[in-house]
Amino acid sequence: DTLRQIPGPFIARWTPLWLGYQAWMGRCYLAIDMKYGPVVRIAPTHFSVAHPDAVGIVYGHSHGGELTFDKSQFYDAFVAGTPSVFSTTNRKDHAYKRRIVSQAFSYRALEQFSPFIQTNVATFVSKLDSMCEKEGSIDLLKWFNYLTFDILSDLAFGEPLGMLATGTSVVSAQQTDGTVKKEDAIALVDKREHISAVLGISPWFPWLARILPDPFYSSGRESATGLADFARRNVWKRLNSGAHREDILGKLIAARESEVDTEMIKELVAETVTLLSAGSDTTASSLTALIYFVKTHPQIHRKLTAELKQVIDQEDIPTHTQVKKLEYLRVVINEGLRHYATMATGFPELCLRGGGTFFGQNLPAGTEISVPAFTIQHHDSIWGDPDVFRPERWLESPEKRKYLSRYLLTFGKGPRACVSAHTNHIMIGLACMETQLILATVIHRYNIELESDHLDSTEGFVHKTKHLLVKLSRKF
Ligand code: HEM
Repeated sequence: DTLRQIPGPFIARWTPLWLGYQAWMGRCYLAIDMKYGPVVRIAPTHFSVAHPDAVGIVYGHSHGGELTFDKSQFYDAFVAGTPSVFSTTNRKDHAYKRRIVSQAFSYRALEQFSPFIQTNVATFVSKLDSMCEKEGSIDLLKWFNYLTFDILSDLAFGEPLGMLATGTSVVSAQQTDGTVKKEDAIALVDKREHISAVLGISPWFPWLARILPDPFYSSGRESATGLADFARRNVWKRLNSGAHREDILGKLIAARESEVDTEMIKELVAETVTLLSAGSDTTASSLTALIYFVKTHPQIHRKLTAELKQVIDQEDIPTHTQVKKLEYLRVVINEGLRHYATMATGFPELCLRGGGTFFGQNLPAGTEISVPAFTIQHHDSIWGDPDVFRPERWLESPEKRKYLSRYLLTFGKGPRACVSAHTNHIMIGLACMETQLILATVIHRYNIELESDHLDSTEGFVHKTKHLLVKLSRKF
């Protein structure tokens, strides 16, 4: 074993169970820290490399160097029927799917989505307005989730799931036999993501899961099926209506240039499940963390409020055009995403071809490598004062900002980076658009009183906040 000298938890050398247990407990990113040094063996053939230089090598665009990486079989656990742009591990298949999905995320497409987003934000605001000054606290995470799920379903299925309107994540869906089934859509996404993040760790975990009586596994499997069924029903409903709408689903259908057949339905279901899970709780958790950071730093809060006041009239809900160029808002978001790390864990990549030398180690082909995002985003040598929430670090100079952006892994890097955010200048894309608009709206409109002095979070695949209890009142 040429890799024997690499440090790490003793048991992880022999079995993937150590890593599986950490994932199950929702704390992978905390367990894979710098305790053992930058290169850690976290499973028999999986290494975590917390070194700034590893980012470009593992997630870069280079396909011709000595070492080539591609997404590992970890992502098979995220496949819903057929692989999506996110879960496919085949490079050619990814290029095809990415070309199609990218058409739904072009700059022009985003402008067309803007009215849908704005309408959902208006519903969100009217709900929060009605809760202001009332007894009891409001869980902002819950309402951010309702909003981001409604936006995503509006864009991916043709209509919002109606969580904002009903004030619940339990949605009704018509079955093929005409009966109506009630499902908690947020819980489905949550469970599916968590179980996938555990099962993906080893090819034999799914087999083990089938024989284990633990309800975590069985309910996780049910969630995966439930979510795919849910997406299928919505895609069918949309196709049967024959309506054309300038939304994500409309663009995915148009980009295929073929007749509707079973293969196409399967692909549409896979993509819409991906988009619903990739785009909703990620954005909601990021927003929750951002509100928390801004509110716990009064000076930053004041500065941001002053910037927003310059472009938004007192009672108004801002438009994205008004807020998209606000410099301080941008760097507050950059810094919040860095500090919180919505994707905190490392995305596993597989070392392809004949392997090669990597950080002094001879890696055989088939070795999995990941670069832990949270650790990189808190690496002393890059950030200097990583534990301080300091948006100003992004304003020191354009060169510094470019340098820091290289190590902001919140949206991934390279060919598999998020479709909804430009990675070097992160304020372009659907996720950025939503985050800018919603953060600006809430900070501008409400007095927010935090009910807790800390932010609870856990990790599925995404690093999620658990809740954010606040008291709200209108400023104007
Ligand atoms: C703040 C919100 C978001 C964060 C932090 C985030 C983060 C990420 C990250 C880190 C990846 C790479 C994951 C990996 O390599 O395993 C990714 C991929 C992806 N994200 Fe996002 N995302 C966000 C919002 C969205 C939204 C709004 C959408 C679309 C509706 C979206 C769609 C996707 C897709 C389709 C991929 C797969 C891309 C590919 O493999 O080519 N994400 N996202």
